[in-house]
Amino acid sequence: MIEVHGLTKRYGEVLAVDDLTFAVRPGEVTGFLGPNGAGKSTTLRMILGLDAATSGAATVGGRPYSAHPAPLKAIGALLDAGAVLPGRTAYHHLLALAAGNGIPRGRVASVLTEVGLESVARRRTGTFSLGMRQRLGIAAALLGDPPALVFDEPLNGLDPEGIVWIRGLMRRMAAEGRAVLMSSHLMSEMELTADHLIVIGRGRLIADTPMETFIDAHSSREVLVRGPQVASLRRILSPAAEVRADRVDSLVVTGMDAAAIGAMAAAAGVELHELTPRQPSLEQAFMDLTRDALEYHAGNTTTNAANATNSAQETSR
Ligand SMILES: Nc1ncnc2c1ncn2[C@@H]1O[C@H](COP(=O)(O)OP(=O)(O)OP(=O)(O)O)[C@@H](O)[C@H]1O
Repeated sequence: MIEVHGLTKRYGEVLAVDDLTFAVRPGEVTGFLGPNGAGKSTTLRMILGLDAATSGAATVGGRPYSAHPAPLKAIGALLDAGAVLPGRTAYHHLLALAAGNGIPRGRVASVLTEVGLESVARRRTGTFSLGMRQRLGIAAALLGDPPALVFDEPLNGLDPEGIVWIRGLMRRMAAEGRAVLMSSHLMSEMELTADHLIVIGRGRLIADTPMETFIDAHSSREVLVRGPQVASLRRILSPAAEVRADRVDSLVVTGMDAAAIGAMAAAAGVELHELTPRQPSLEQAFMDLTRDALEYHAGNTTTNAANATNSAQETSR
């Protein structure tokens, strides 16, 4: 179990993480979501002892990360796949990690096979593609066979086959009883992979709920309406529902069900070619919920300027 209590991180003027409390339970994949700059990476870094909290605490299996004698056996993590020595081979990179954590060397070959890198194990990591580095980072996370796993944007650089593979891996890790925490901006993939969601915005907790509950609670029901008389349809439906253009011959209607839309169109003699209730998606629910918390909001020049300054400070550190 990964637990976070009142976790707070301040970088000068920037309150990156603001009094966060949540738990990542074993046996589930927990998705960690939030707009750019919401504080996800900072939170993960504090869980992994890479950044000190300004206040509050994060524990893994009841202890802070630094109190584990062999941390890789307590929690595996993929944060920055680029953080490997380019001159080392994949095999030696993992061997060094294993040695430092009292992990038998036989595990190195097992995890290399698990992530599909066995054929390039003796190549220097500097020659690896982004996807290969991502797989190596995952191999390192699995090395200590830990009961908790943390992945920050694990899908970066992976091809479609790699993305499907990650989904299967996360599901399997959770099914084995591990606590899995994963951040990603790919909502469709998150929807397929995670059981539970933790959503943050501007460093604060916005939601901590099962996936289905989240989607149901935060998305509006939409109906796709298609026909040759779009303008007439819009005129009929607009007073009663929210209507927006979709394709040239279709509209998306919110606030009215398909039966009511069909009845109104029929009463007005307007021909319909399609009337499809849309499944609410995680993407839609996430956008609706976090609209106010978006740090990099298109058109919000004040916020963008403020963040540009923050980013400049970040890079100059
Ligand atoms: N080392 C640092 N120094 C100063 N500010 C920082 C530092 N690291 C993060 N921040 C700021 O803290 C806030 C949270 O950043 P963080 O990287 O945790 O967000 P995130 O949710 O991971 O974003 P993204 O989705 O873009 O990766 C941002 O405003 C960021 O600029």
